[in-house]
Amino acid sequence: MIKVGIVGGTGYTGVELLRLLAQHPQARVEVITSRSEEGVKVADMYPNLRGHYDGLAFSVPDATRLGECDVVFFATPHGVAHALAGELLATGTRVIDLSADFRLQNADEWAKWYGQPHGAPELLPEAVYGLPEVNREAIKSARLIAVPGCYPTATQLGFIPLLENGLADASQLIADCKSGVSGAGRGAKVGSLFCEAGESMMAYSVKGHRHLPEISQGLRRAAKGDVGLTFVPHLTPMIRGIHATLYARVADRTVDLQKLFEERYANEPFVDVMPAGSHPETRSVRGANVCRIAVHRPQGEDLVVVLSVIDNLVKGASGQAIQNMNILFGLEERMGLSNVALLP
Ligand SMILES: NC(=O)C1=CN([C@@H]2O[C@H](COP(=O)(O)OP(=O)(O)OC[C@H]3O[C@@H](n4cnc5c(N)ncnc54)[C@H](OP(=O)(O)O)[C@@H]3O)[C@@H](O)[C@H]2O)C=CC1
Ligand SMILES: CC(=O)N[C@@H](CCC(=O)OP(=O)(O)O)C(=O)O
Repeated sequence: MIKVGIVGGTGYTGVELLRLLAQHPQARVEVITSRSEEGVKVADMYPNLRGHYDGLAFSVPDATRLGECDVVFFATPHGVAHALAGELLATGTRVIDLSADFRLQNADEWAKWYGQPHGAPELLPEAVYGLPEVNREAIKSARLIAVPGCYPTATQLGFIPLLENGLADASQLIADCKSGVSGAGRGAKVGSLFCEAGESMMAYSVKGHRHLPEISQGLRRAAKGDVGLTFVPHLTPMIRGIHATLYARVADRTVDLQKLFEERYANEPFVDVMPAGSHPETRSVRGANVCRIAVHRPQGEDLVVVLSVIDNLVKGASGQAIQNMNILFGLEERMGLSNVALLP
């Protein structure tokens, strides 16, 4: 049994880790932290978990207790893993960070986008970007894994087959992305109130969102060169889900794009290339650790449109984190994870 610790157990990604790990045959949550709910039993706060975590209560983050775990997930705002990861790694505990703390390889770039100095630049060289579809081998031997963000997961998986094969004009990529409100976390914010976000839709951070450097970093790697990306996120009136509509110029009209995508993801358990002409819906991935993709070429155009959907809390965060844990501990990658969504 893998002994698991979770820092930030009361937030949306923390409770999603608990929900998914409740079904995991090889992992047991031993420590779950919250500064605000110390002493409260998990099942008293989350009745959906009754019968799974009897006796487990929230405790304040404590490096000694966390250091007794085999792996610690950080489901916390940025900056928290910076402060604790080094100490845990020194005790032999592996760290899987759902926040953005170790996603960017350049500490100065991180500081620019996150508005504070990077708290652990000495750990960056060993941090592995936890997108299994591109980094599976490195994940196997990692000590510190940076789980990709939600927009970056949907966007990279959609663009990668075009860029890896040098088919798209990498200087003109557009990612038009929509997110459910749970992407903003559980903390009370006026913009997340039902009266504000419940029946309305808006673009935000058009001038530059902190996921832009993360996505660009991943796409540069796929393209083996510079990329020019326009990324516009939107807040939409749904609870879960990311819908990415991706645009790329592909001059070669002879290439069979459907075949290209199917072959790229043929061995990927959590990427589903849908039949030609499909329009994936966010509800087809709700609660599931899967990215569903469809590729389109509008008639007579150089333009290719890729549609990519995930559940931000599952393939966009906690499910992907568990997928990383499975790879890291040599378990079957699908263990405890499902690609079956909750409909309606
Ligand atoms: N929501 C999403 O769709 C996604 C989120 N992420 C990332 O995952 C991380 C968690 O997101 P989410 O679950 O939405 O966030 P929430 O705001 O819902 O939860 C944050 C959690 O962190 C704890 N926490 C806050 N500050 C500290 C601190 N200084 N030290 C220790 N614990 C702290 C909180 O508990 P308490 O205050 O009780 O200690 C709470 O449990 C973030 O970095 C986010 O960017 C990544 C992908 C998708
Ligand atoms: C709808 C919404 O607000 N989404 C968040 C992104 C989701 C997220 O948590 O991203 P990180 O993991 O990189 O922090 C945002 O735009 O900031």
